Amino acid sequence: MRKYGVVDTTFSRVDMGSIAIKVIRSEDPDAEIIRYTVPGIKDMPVAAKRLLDEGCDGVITLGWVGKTMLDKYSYLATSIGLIMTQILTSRHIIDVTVHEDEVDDEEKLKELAIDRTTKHAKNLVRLVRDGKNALTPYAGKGLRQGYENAGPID
Ligand SMILES: Cc1nc2c(=O)[nH]c(=O)nc-2n(C[C@H](O)[C@H](O)[C@H](O)CO)c1C
Repeated sequence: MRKYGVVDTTFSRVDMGSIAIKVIRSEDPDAEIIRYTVPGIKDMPVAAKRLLDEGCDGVITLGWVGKTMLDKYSYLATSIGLIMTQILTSRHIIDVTVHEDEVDDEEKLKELAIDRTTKHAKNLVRLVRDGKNALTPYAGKGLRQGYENAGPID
């Protein structure tokens, strides 16, 4: 049976973990989902690794990056950790990140977080359940997560 990992943080200002679980459950109803909540983004690589070690086929991480330079450096470190974990485990970790300064308006930030989480949770299911060509029909289509799609250049 397929197993998905969901890693989220208490730092985040939107409960993206619950959204991701709802989407994965509706896309792949028979799958098992394991949630692991950590304090902040720098704690996510080891959480993702532990879920993969426990048998998850893929993981989605849901990070929230604050507005300061220190927050941004923390994300850079996190991103490197997540990429290293993917290479070491040969498993996908879909790194969903909301940067608090992407938009000024809090309602819009929440909408962005929901949209990005939803679209990437679907991407994770496609990659894990359907394999490496599942996204090929969408290649070059200028898809965006958190925003309107940019669309292809004809
Ligand atoms: C500076 C900083 N910024 C963020 C952030 O923008 N987002 C986030 O989720 N967590 C941040 N943290 C906390 C660290 O990721 C981590 O939780 C602590 O250093 C404890 O290991 C820190 C320390």
